[in-house]
Amino acid sequence: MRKKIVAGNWKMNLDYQSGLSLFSEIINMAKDEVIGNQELVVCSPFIHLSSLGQLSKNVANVNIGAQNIHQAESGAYTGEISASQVKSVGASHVILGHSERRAYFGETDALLASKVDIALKHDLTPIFCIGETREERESGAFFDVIKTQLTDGLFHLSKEAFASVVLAYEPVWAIGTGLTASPEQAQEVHKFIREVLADQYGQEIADNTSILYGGSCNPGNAKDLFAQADIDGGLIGGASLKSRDFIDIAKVFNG
Ligand SMILES: O=C[C@H](O)COP(=O)(O)O
Repeated sequence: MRKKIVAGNWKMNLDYQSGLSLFSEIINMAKDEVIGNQELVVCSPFIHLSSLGQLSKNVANVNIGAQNIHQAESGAYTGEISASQVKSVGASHVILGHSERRAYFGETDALLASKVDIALKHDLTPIFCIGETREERESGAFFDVIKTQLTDGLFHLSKEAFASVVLAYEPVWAIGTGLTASPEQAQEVHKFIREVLADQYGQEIADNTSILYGGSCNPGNAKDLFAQADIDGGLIGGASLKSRDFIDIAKVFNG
């Protein structure tokens, strides 16, 4: 049975105190209301991570993650943060390959492949994002785009290493736009991703890989999206900034 995961991506939002308040609300609500086996992951800006690590120490179903790491072990990379640094304050996950990193920071599949390697080396679970732009959807090229992102970013990994990766399908045209992929559109791509994984690593790995959906997911549409056979949770942007919404999305998996 693959893991159900609801991950929040706070992006570049919230000052230090607001982040701590939001996270405290999330863990209190999670303790009372999240009663299934689903895992919550909050991916905050770096400034919050250490404190969130302390707050979540004894909370079984809430983990924390970074939104980026550098690909090198350490060294003269002014302004960057390493995998071992985020690991040392309690992060268990890191988002890699988000379309905003690809588009605004020029992150290529080759660079992302090296970030995946350093994350896994330091026992951080990559939440690896893939997804097509509006033009790629409209031209019908999206299956090829997604297959290339998987191949070039991840398929250098051994089967054993790949088993630690979580995927997130995020159609770029649905991110922060209020335009959600329909459950059927999302399911079509998630099923395709699982088929590509089965070809590369075999059916068992394909069946055990959690594939999250991201893109304007909210409490109103999460239920229908997560009811799809190949959708194992969500990577939530805007709605993860409101504790009530984030928890309500997570509660879809309460059963
Ligand atoms: O990482 C999260 C995604 O970019 C989705 O963001 P959104 O829920 O605000 O559309």
